[in-house]
Amino acid sequence: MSGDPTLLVRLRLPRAGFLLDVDLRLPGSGATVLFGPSGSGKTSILRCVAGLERAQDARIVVDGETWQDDAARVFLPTHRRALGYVFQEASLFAHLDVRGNLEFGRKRTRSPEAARTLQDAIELLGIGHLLGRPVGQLSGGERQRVAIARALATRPRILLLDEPLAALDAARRQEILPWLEKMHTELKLPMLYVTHSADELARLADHVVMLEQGRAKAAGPVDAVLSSIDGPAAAGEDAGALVHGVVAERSAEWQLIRVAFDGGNLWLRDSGVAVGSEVRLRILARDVSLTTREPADTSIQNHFPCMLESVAVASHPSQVLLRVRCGETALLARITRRALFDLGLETGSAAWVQVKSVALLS
Ligand SMILES: Nc1ncnc2c1ncn2[C@@H]1O[C@H](COP(=O)(O)OP(=O)(O)OP(=O)(O)O)[C@@H](O)[C@H]1O
Repeated sequence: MSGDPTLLVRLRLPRAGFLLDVDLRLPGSGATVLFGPSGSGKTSILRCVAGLERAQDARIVVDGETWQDDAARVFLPTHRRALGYVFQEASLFAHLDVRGNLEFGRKRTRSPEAARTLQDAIELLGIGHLLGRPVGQLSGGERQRVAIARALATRPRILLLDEPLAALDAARRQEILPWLEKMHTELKLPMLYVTHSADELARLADHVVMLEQGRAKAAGPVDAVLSSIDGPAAAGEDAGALVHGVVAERSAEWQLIRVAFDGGNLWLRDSGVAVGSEVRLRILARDVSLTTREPADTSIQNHFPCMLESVAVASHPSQVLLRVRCGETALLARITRRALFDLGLETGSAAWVQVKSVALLS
């Protein structure tokens, strides 16, 4: 597990159909995504961290401060926990304008830096032009940005976000995601982010906890969890790896950009990202194939050498899921069991991967 282990969440809580039972040591900065199907206990964990629900046998430590420790009979009420909570639907005060809503949040803290913090939050979320607007005249995405700024203005030690994009349509979601990414890049603040969207997971997470029926089925840095072939992320159509790279070159002639990563280069459609930008790419297992020799005369131009690291049976027995290593980067490939047999590949074999499609996430 990476990062400072300054966020501890241990709790047990009986739910309708199961016992929520987790013991998480999470990094003290960056975004930890709680990911899992509906009803797996994600919101319940946030509510316990916030002190809105009282778990048993719990120990919750945030930024070195104990918020709950049942063994020591410590339980801080919600108002004494320095947290920002952002819900699915922004709960703004309808009788106040945007400025009034932001000031309301700020009144909870009397610190001398509070005005600066509020100004920083306004700039970070890009809502300076909305300050005099009645909240009834905001779009869904703008409402959420105001709600997040209001949470940040209280100078929290942790930000809890419960499916903050789920109530928005696809276009609004795409509009607000870059603001969340910016916040994530610029703030040291730890965030617990609940979602069941694979796209939000891939774009925002540093760390991930995969929940199922109240248990953490996998937890760790997002790259490692997504490229594991036997974890819960490997099941299903959208199994795939995350690749971190840098835009190294732009070809005006072909309208392509070259992303260099530790293990090779990928040419992608030019979406206007500046040369030098750090980007995240998502490569689905179903878009990766293998060859034993360097491919030639193929329309799939993204190919590079790799080493076969491990093999698992995929959800259908005709198929296998392979984890291959290209430099420091792990990719997943899903091919038929027969293809694996015909190619004569086994763990440790050198091969070539061909990548048919890549999604640029940021
Ligand atoms: N107060 C409660 N008492 C008992 N069970 C509850 C209570 N609140 C929720 N539950 C149940 O606990 C389970 C977990 O709910 P929770 O809201 O934490 O899941 P979730 O993963 O956040 O789901 P979703 O993605 O749908 O929001 C669900 O089965 C839910 O019906």
